Amino acid sequence: MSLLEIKSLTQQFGGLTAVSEFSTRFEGRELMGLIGPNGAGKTTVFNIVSGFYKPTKGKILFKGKQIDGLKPHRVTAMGIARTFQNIRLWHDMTLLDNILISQHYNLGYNLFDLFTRNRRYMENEKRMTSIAMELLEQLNLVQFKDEKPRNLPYGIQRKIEIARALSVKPDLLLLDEPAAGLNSSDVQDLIQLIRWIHNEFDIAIWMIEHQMAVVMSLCSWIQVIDFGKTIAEGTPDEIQNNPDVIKAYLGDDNI
Ligand SMILES: Nc1ncnc2c1ncn2[C@@H]1O[C@H](COP(=O)(O)OP(=O)(O)OP(=O)(O)O)[C@@H](O)[C@H]1O
Repeated sequence: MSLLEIKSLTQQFGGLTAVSEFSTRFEGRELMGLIGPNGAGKTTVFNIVSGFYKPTKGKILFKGKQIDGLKPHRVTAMGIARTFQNIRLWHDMTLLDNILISQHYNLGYNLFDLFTRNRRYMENEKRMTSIAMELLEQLNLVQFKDEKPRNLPYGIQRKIEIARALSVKPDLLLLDEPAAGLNSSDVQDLIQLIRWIHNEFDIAIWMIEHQMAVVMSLCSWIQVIDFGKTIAEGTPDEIQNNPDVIKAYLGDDNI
């Protein structure tokens, strides 16, 4: 059984077809890339997979179960976590609380648990704090645990967002433009971090990224979309030399 199977996904917004008949498959723990020019439909694909949009058409199977149309927290609970193009953190909470809160949400406490702080609640709290602290140690973030994200450099904020996504122990991690806004030394750190996460956590990673150096050095398979349609897929070498891809990025005049 494939980890993720997407069949003929289509998303329309009024008269605009943002994604058209998009299909892909993760057999296991691959690290794959989704690239394409601005407005090609990449984030829309991630928004559908993570439950933010219900597709107009198509089917998504995750570990054999249909997930298209499920609410985001249900998708997360099934094992898909994501980061966003524009970092989304709670800037008035500490780094540690940012990580704990996403686990809370995932646990689905009821009001009774919260008010009574019963044994179930206390045990979960302990377990979640230990998971969060272990992650912070693994990602070299412990020194910032009591800081608020707004006071930290952008590169660290990116890392916090990734740590938060990992804290729910996903089988598939979606990274939406993780290198956006990073300087070149942070980009090198990010490449190493993603490679390390892929090996250490043994998870599948699907990445949208405009910085070709990042995609080409990390991904074993890359899919390219333009105007919502897949125009190419293959290994980094195949993609770099594909005339349709070059045309989509540079236009006819530059070839
Ligand atoms: N909620 C929405 N309502 C209407 N149109 C939308 C919505 N979300 C995306 N679109 C449109 O769908 C198209 C694809 O957008 P999307 O954000 O998926 O592209 P992208 O490939 O991620 O682009 P970028 O690389 O610039 O982030 C665009 O024309 C965008 O304006």
